Amino acid sequence: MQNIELPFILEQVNVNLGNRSMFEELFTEFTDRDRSIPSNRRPLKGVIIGAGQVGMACAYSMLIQNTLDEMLLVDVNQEKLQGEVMDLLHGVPFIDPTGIRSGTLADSDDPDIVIITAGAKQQPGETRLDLLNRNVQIFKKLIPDIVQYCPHAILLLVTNPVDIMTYVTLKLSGFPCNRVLGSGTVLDTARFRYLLANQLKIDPRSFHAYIIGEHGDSEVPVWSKVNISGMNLCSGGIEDCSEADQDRLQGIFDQVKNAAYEVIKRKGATSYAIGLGVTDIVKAVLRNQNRVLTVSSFIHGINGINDVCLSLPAVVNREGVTRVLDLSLTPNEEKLLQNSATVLKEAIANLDL
Ligand SMILES: NC(=O)c1ccc[n+]([C@@H]2O[C@H](COP(=O)([O-])OP(=O)(O)OC[C@H]3O[C@@H](n4cnc5c(N)ncnc54)[C@H](O)[C@@H]3O)[C@@H](O)[C@H]2O)c1
Ligand SMILES: C[C@H](O)C(=O)O
Repeated sequence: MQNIELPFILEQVNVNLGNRSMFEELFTEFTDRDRSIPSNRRPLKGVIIGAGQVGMACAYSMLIQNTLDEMLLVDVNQEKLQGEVMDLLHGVPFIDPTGIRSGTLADSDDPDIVIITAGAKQQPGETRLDLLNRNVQIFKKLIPDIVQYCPHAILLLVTNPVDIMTYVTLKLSGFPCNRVLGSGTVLDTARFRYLLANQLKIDPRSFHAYIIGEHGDSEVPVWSKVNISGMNLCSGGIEDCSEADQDRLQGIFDQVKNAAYEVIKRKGATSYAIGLGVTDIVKAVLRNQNRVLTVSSFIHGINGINDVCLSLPAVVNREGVTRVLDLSLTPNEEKLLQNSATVLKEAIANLDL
């Protein structure tokens, strides 16, 4: 490991510069030993691009869940980046150690995963799709650098509109489809489970419930597959329920769909929940978990949908996305999913890639 942050630390503990080389040696020995990486495996390395609200929530969540051995943070705003990394480093004594550095992509040293959170975020009232042109311009410069410096990495997109940024990254990088995925509706699925669980007084982890399609206004709740211990909430979709229940369920979905608008109106950004969701995805990849997650990935030939990235339940492991599950949707759910794909494809058609 290169101790890029060592000068900061030396300054802060007021070490006599005359002792620097001895200190450097001890520091390297301490961090390598203390991280206790077994000699038969290489360290798990991740890069987070964008040290804003989302990037830092991802970094913090991954740190406290001991997800990576080495974390590099990259941002165009150098001053903020250094401040954020210093703040994280001061917390290292409280956790299982992770090597934390700030730098550029050129410092990335063949990472396993690159998490992209860089770019514009919604202002109150803006949709995710409104960010598209601003973020595509950023990606046209950023993705070639990622390809150059991180040629073997899995790319995890978080920047919005995440499905289209996943598609844009796939096209600009030329990476195989399995290695480019977006956080997609992982967050919406969590919001859905949380709200259902809250109504029914059951732990959200005991729910099978999915939001699919666009991470955005055209997303689709799969009511026909919501179940607890195999017991369906409504086997034929929401239309199957009594009118009173339909209203209640529609109300829950409206809260899911509008959740980001409500949070952004109050605090300017969403961050903690996506930080936890990204950590779940990173762990699924690096620990080869074969988790089924509603990540966004390239869809071709499922439910009549072709050449677009959107979310369906998919198997996530060390290779990235290895299988997309073909849900048997009700005709209405399939129509809504196809509409979501059309919304995304129309936005893609206007891009000059
Ligand atoms: N997919 C999801 O579920 C989800 C959830 C929340 C937010 N988001 C999205 O994540 C993105 C970031 O949101 P935020 O709240 O962190 O915004 P932010 O403004 O706090 O941070 C963005 C950071 O990106 C940096 N940046 C810009 N261009 C860069 C470049 N070329 N290289 C490196 N860094 C660069 C900026 O300096 C800034 O620090 C937004 O697009 C937002 O909509 C997605
Ligand atoms: C803004 C972001 O996409 C969210 O859903 O929280």
